[in-house]
Amino acid sequence: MRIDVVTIFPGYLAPLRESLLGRAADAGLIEVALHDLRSWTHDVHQTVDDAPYGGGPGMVMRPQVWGEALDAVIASDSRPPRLVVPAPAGRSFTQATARAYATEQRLVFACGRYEGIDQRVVDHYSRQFPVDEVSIGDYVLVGGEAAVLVIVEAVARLLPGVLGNPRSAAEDSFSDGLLEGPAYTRPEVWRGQAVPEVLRSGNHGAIARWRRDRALERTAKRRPDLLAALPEDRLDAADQAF
Ligand SMILES: NC(=S)c1ccno1
Repeated sequence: MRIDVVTIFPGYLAPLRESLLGRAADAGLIEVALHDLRSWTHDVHQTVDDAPYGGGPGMVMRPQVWGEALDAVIASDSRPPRLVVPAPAGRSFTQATARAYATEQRLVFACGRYEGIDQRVVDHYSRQFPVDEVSIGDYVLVGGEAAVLVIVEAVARLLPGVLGNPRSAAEDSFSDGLLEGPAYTRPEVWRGQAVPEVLRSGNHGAIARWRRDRALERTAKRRPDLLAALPEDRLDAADQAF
């Protein structure tokens, strides 16, 4: 997968070259290219924003600069892109979105700042490629860069070969529509708290049932919306207690 990020703060995306993502890049599983939006300005001040039509606080990012930048970046690789624009007004980015993005050949991220990017940029490219305005949560950040770090990590970890144990991605929270239950490791007793006996029993059927019950219990308490959204056929008879 090829990932392009257009931003006025390329340094903010440096963590993409660290740790798991760095190793994935070194292994050729992902290819990350960062692009400084200001490279496509033509004035001495490298202006990327202007006052909003209709008045109001803040500034809006100029369509001319974004158009030149995205034209150049998209043309720099032959793989068809999905353009992703992180924004508070976007559709929710979920594990399902991450799974869908993990099937893409190329993601191009446009990091807005200030009050966002002139809407005509999204409208223009939507006529050529899939364009998603996505939000990682119901809060406002200073720009899209932090959201790109979150989205790229959630997507890249799903790519074959990126995680050491592929079962991790298959069994973590949201993979089956539920939150993950509690996890334990040695020692058996820590500060007077013992690991649940069933986990030390070696009875794999009982362990699976216990884990399922704890996941259902946690989901019912913390995210009843997820439980309500589960298709009927995803809950078996033993699950009906939740
Ligand atoms: N909630 C998101 S993705 C965002 C982007 C910029 N500000 O908030």
